[in-house]
Amino acid sequence: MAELDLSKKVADRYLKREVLGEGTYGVVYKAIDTKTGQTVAIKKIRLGKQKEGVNFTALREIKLLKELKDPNIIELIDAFPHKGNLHLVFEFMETDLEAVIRDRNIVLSPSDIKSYLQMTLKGLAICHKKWVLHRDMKPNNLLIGSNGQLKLADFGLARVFGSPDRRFTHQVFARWYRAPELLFGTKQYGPGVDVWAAACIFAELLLRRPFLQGSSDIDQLGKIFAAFGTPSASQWPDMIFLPDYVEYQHVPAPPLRSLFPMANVTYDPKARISVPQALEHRYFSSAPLPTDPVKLSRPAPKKESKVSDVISNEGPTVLSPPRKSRRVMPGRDGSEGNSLQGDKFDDSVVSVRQAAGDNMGKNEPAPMSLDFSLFGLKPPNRPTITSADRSHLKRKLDLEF
Ligand SMILES: Nc1ncnc2c1ncn2[C@@H]1O[C@H](COP(=O)(O)OP(=O)(O)OP(=O)(O)O)[C@@H](O)[C@H]1O
Repeated sequence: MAELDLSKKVADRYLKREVLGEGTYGVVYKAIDTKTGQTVAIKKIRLGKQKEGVNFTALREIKLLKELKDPNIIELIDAFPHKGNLHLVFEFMETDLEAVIRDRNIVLSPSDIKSYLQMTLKGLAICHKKWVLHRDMKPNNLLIGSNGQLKLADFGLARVFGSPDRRFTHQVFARWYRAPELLFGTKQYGPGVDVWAAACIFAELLLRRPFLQGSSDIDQLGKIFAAFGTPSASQWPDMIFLPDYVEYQHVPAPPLRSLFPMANVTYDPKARISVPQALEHRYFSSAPLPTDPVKLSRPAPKKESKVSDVISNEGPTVLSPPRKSRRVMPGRDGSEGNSLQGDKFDDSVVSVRQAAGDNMGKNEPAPMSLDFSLFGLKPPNRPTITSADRSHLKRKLDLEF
């Protein structure tokens, strides 16, 4: 493969090394930044076959991501088009949270879990403050550096390059972290989708396995409702108006405290705790305090294990074709190929409140004071970038091409 040629320089600056893996948007490889001597990870995003190519808005948003500098957000060092691909250059990270969770040699103490959750929320807080949603939070997108710092990766890529196509097999695990409003097809959604995912990751840190392993979107909702009870109209008034809403058989809320003694869950996206509120919770300020990141154990080599070995086939049965009033029976097997498949985002959420000791310190539901609805809008088609545009864009956007 020409791409692996060790002597190959990209954009006169980066010396390519080995391929690290392939994700939703393309291949990621290790490289050396000859300008700084730093090891970097370059994500090569395929654009050649896309009709739209890189559009101006995408580049503008990349510039925004470049400005998101924070200890808990992976640094986007550079971005440039090269041979029909867009290259995003990130700081190189040693491992990720998925590898930590799967490594049976690592003991995760309550303090360690608190530390990982705190770093995740801190990263999210900065992004939400800048009006950027992640939309694809999962343990393997939470990268960990040599100093133990956890950093959010792939932030905003879903918005820039479109939502990942869930039909690809390597994407199925993302479903496990999706908020119910997304699964019900909401068109408008807010930072609550990332809060939901963070709560699932919190549960996964405690359980050492993914908490809600749905095998389809319908099944995912069935698993959520089986865990927290089917939401009533009073708990989540807007639910029945969501585009892909289907009626689920009523399941009473089990005593969640038997599963997570420190957790409290409510159904209503508008009532879901915000990231800053979660960070203020006394869970983080009470003993045992979060572990200092440098003291966190890390897996020795780069991860090999993936969550594919733990996927569950249990799921609900769809008893009638996918329709608005379809009834789904959680707890039985079956159910693939329905209208909830694909990648639709909506705006309701189950309110997951991780609480320590009581029902989440600041207990009153916090209505969203910001209008995040713009995040749900798909950008219209725009002119694409050709090589002739590059110098103009460089001036306009201050990106290094
Ligand atoms: N900054 C980085 N430093 C080191 N390795 C990285 C970095 N970014 C990505 N990788 C590695 O490259 C591989 C592909 O990553 P990528 O983020 O494209 O996809 P993914 O997270 O595996 O899947 P998905 O696209 O579904 O999120 C993974 O093995 C990932 O750990």
